[in-house]
Amino acid sequence: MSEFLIVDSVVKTYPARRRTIADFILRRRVPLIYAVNGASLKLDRGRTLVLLGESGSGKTTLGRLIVGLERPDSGRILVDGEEVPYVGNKAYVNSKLRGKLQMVFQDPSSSIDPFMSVKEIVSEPLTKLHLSKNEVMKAVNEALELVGLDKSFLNRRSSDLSGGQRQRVAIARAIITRPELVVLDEPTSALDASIQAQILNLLVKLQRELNLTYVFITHDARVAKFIADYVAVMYLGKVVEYGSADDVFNEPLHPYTQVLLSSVPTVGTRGLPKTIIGEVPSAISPPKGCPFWPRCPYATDACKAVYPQRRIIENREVYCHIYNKG
Ligand SMILES: Nc1ncnc2c1ncn2[C@@H]1O[C@H](COP(=O)(O)OP(=O)(O)OP(=O)(O)O)[C@@H](O)[C@H]1O
Repeated sequence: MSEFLIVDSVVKTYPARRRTIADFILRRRVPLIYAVNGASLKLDRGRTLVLLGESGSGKTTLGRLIVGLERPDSGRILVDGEEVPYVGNKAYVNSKLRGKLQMVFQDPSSSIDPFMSVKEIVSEPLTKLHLSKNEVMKAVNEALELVGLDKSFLNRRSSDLSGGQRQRVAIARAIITRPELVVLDEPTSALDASIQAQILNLLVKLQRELNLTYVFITHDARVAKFIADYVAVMYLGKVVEYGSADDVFNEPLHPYTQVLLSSVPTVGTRGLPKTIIGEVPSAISPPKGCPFWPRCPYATDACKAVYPQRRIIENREVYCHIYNKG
């Protein structure tokens, strides 16, 4: 695989709570949430990587790190050979990657001001680029056309649009800078099934026309199956399995992937456990060893003691002691 996107051993923590005066006086450390805990991935240009996992597995945090909306505590993220700058850093302004990385969120109404017109929303990423009015209008019209909205939408307010139209506007805003990589965070999960399919098809069309690379975040294995070239299954901040969508869906190797995908039709379910026992452990003090062991039917003493090393099995990366035997 060539390496347009490289995520290398990335860790991102957040304080689990605000530091109190008592913490300060007692010199007590605030516990940390390990949102992303040592994730590594690679992706070709023009392909779609799905980050798949339950709520709280670190998908959104990893997506935000990839576009520079968050800064990793350690590890590196490279796009096209350049280290992704944090958007709050001065270096961002002069970076080759400025405008080349965009993110689309699940619920456009939370990321879009309902009182702004479509024209204002879509042109927003161009505001600091010193373009003429004509150039901005040309770019807005092109972006709207690409997402299937005509000029009659230009002056409509986002609050007057349907969910599907609002998501098209959010996508137009993301592509107006002609990005190379777009992180799509559950872009269809707030939509009805028929609209969901339209937006997924639109994303596929745009990827082809604009040679976009996608990191697509979802907890929905069916959506993942539709859109993915590659799948990274995340659990408690870690990538537990990573491979081509065909491989991962046809023969999931990690016990967690097996359970996660066992509800999806056509997935091989030979001898697989059908349900996951218990709850996702806390990301504040993740269990020692493999984070999945408290819920894994195959857990052994080794799983409780040490995090499994990466094993490559027929082009697939998997982190599970089952495959470390022998
Ligand atoms: N800004 C933040 N401050 C504190 N904790 C955070 C912050 N952002 C994420 N977290 C925590 O990090 C962990 C991973 O969250 P994240 O949103 O990345 O997971 P996710 O897989 O995208 O889940 P969801 O689908 O629910 O958004 C969770 O425990 C979450 O509570």
